Amino acid sequence: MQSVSAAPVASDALPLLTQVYADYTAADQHVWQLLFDRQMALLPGRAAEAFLEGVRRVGFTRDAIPDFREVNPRLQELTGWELVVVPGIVDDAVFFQLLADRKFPATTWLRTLEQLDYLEEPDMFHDVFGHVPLLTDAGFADFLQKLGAAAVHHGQRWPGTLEQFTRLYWFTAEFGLIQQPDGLRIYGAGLLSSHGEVKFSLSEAPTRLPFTLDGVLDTPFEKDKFQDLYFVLTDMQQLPESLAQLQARLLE
Ligand SMILES: C[C@H](O)[C@H](O)[C@H]1CNc2nc(N)[nH]c(=O)c2N1
Ligand SMILES: N[C@@H](Cc1ccccc1)C(=O)O
Ligand SMILES: [Fe+2]
Repeated sequence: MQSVSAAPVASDALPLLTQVYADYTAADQHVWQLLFDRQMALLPGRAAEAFLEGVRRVGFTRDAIPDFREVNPRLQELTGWELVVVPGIVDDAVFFQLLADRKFPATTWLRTLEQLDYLEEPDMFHDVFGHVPLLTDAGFADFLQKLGAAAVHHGQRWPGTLEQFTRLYWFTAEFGLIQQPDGLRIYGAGLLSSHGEVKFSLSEAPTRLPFTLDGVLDTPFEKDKFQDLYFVLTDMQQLPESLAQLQARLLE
């Protein structure tokens, strides 16, 4: 089992870590297999086509926890992105700087059998299974890089603006839904890695609103429970458009 650290890591203290693949136990591999099987049985018809296509493109299987030494060359070739290992949540400024550099922070520890349905903080299943497939999509990968660069640019000058980028990230990359021609689908990684919240987000229980930049910027969020509100895109193009709109406003 790999180690866990709960406190946020600051920019000058980002440790150089690697995924020590040999440290994964048979129990870890079993948890991956269970998680992978459960999600892949649930997600067709519920996840966005771009995500399902990404799972195929990156080559994740039930057979083994992804080895970052294999994932990274593949991602690099497809969209220029790579995973970098972090111990846990990194602070927002560091997080956005990594995105700006086309580096996605990933933990290497895995949830236990008792936490299969939902976890309050990201683990490797979330970071890797949830995020990497869409990072193989050129349009989405580009959006995240630009979001990171814009957050760094504005956040350095006006730290108060960082929260706006955090909300845009949260309600899209983490908890976004999209109305495809054939139905309501999930593209947010925080949903895709959670069996419980996949079902909840598409059920009658939560509020779903059409995605607008103003709606997102006006909505605070909580990190450690199911969201009570989700924003629904009609087209992935709304992502770069909303980012451009936010940047234009901040320059006014
Ligand atoms: C930007 C936003 O606050 C978001 O929750 C960030 C914060 N720090 C993180 N740190 C890690 N390791 N992984 C993440 O997904 C995030 N998300
Ligand atoms: N709830 C997610 C993990 C997560 C927590 C907080 C933010 C984003 C993701 C899961 O179970 O996979
Ligand atoms: Fe995430």
